[in-house]
Amino acid sequence: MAIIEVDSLVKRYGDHTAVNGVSFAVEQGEIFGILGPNGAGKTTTVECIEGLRTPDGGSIRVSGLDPQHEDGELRQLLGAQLQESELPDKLTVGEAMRLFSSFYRDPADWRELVEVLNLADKVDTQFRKLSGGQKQRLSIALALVGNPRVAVLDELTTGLDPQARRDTWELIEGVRDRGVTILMVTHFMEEAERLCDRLAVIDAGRLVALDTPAGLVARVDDRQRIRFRPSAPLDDAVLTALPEVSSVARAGSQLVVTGVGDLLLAVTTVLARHQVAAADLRVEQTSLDDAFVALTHRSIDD
Ligand SMILES: Nc1ncnc2c1ncn2[C@@H]1O[C@H](COP(=O)(O)OP(=O)(O)OP(=O)(O)O)[C@@H](O)[C@H]1O
Repeated sequence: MAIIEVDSLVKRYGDHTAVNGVSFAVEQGEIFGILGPNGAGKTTTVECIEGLRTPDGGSIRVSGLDPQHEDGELRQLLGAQLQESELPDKLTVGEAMRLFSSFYRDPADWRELVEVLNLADKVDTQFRKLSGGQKQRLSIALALVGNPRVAVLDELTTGLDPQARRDTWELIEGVRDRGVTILMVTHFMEEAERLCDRLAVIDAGRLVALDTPAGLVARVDDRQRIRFRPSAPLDDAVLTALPEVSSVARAGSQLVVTGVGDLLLAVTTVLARHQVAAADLRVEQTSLDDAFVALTHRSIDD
């Protein structure tokens, strides 16, 4: 059953259309990711869902509620992660948790939450004295303190080191296991691949794909990449002449050949014919990164 339904959402800032007819439905209990390059309209989309922005077109329902007109009810079932700047420096972890619990009819036990989020020994610590990872965990705890049915997490692990990022992923899986539906915005392919049941890829305000991470990869699955160092100079044309090869690029002393079909056999056969050996040869699988580039025609970092 869908808990969030977004239908033909449009949002403009002046004459710039930031979200241009986006539709998707988030099923209850899933981790749903919104992935896209900078400025794609991800944050605008989730802010419309949270009732923080007024759409210019389309409709949104969260558990049947219209975020524009039923904001009070929506607050009770939707937990949103705060931006770091939104908490006063001198507020302690315990004070923040108590304050936020008081906003809800049926709050979670905040002491249990700080325990789960590994912040129990920081209850009396001021916000400004927390590390980046601790601040992030506090913002997740605050998003969950109202016992929400849906948690919206925007750029969950930006700025965290790899270990803290992995710990946060585990935590989010634990939250999902407690029955909370999670809508998250992310820039990180690894995060999207590891955490999300399904992904909406948004580019320039439009939905370009909606699938499981594996489903997205499968769309471009016929592309393969081979890397090697040729033992002797080799004219690219020898490789690009092969019907299996779609492109040849150079990365330092390496050749990177992308193509389809029986690419490895075709390339090694032509190398042998030219008496060129291929050192350090690697065949690379299509990744979510490749799928993203194929779908949006650009890299996530552009
Ligand atoms: N308050 C605003 N006023 C005017 N333009 C805005 C405003 N907020 C966002 N935009 C513009 O709308 C577009 C979409 O922005 P949005 O923040 O939704 O993208 P995003 O995909 O979340 O990007 P990022 O990954 O960089 O956060 C961008 O071109 C942005 O510059």
